[in-house]
Amino acid sequence: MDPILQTEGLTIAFGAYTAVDDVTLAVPRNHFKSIIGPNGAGKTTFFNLLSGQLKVTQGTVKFKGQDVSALPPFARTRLGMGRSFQITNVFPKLTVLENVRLAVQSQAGVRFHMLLHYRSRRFRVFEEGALHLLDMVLLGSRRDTLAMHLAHGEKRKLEIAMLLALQPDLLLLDEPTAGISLEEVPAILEVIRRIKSEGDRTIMLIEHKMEMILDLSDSITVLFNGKLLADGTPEDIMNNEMVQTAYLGGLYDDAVASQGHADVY
Ligand SMILES: Nc1ncnc2c1ncn2[C@@H]1O[C@H](COP(=O)(O)OP(=O)(O)OP(=O)(O)O)[C@@H](O)[C@H]1O
Repeated sequence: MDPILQTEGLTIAFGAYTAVDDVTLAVPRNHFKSIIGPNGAGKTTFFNLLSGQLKVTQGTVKFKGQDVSALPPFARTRLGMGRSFQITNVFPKLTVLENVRLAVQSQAGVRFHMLLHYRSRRFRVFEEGALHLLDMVLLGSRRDTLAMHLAHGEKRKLEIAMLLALQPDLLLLDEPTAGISLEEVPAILEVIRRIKSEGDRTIMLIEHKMEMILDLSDSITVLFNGKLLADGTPEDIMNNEMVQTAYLGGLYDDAVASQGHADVY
């Protein structure tokens, strides 16, 4: 089967600095790929090139066989690419359920009927879809809580539910555990595990938590100084001498320790 995503010589330069440098990669459908690398390796910039937030300097991004390199982010979203921070319309004064229902409605093209009658059949269909998503992200018990009262990790789960409402075939998750408390990390891991176990979408994950990456990934790509240093199964990567020396060894630990990511592996 053709890969869902392919990059060919993907490159972006900011002035004289090349942040992503000639990255060629193919991601199969329904695959789970993690992107790792020290701070500043180019991981988020790579995602920005995939989702269209940044324009490529050179190279191409193909999604479902189509060259999307010149398409704006919304067009890539429409084709089935979902990126977490694209959710800008979390309404703080609406409940968790209302937020997700509106996202489900919006995906169905019912954008301007916020006041659908709650007894109508369409309303119930949207609400059932939203409840399913809330169960999936372990927020069922918080359905009636106002979004503004959620803890940080719960907000992250709400964002993931709203992203899933868009029914993306490719999900780009950029450090979903960043900034949340340690106690909330296992729940986020469980949510991602559940999404993966549905088996019907491709997931790309940027994370610093190695135990999470090893738990979830079918394959791991290592970026270093903007270049693709290695790409393979978790076992390949953990046993790769170049990765050990350049990244999992001293260099990486120093880099992350200075940024406060002490939990690398
Ligand atoms: N818009 C920009 N203009 C100039 N430089 C940029 C821009 N965006 C990113 N960079 C630089 O590109 C490099 C890669 O940054 P990026 O955020 O992609 O790294 P990262 O691997 O995601 O790091 P982290 O793990 O800390 O999130 C950094 O040196 C950053 O300063």
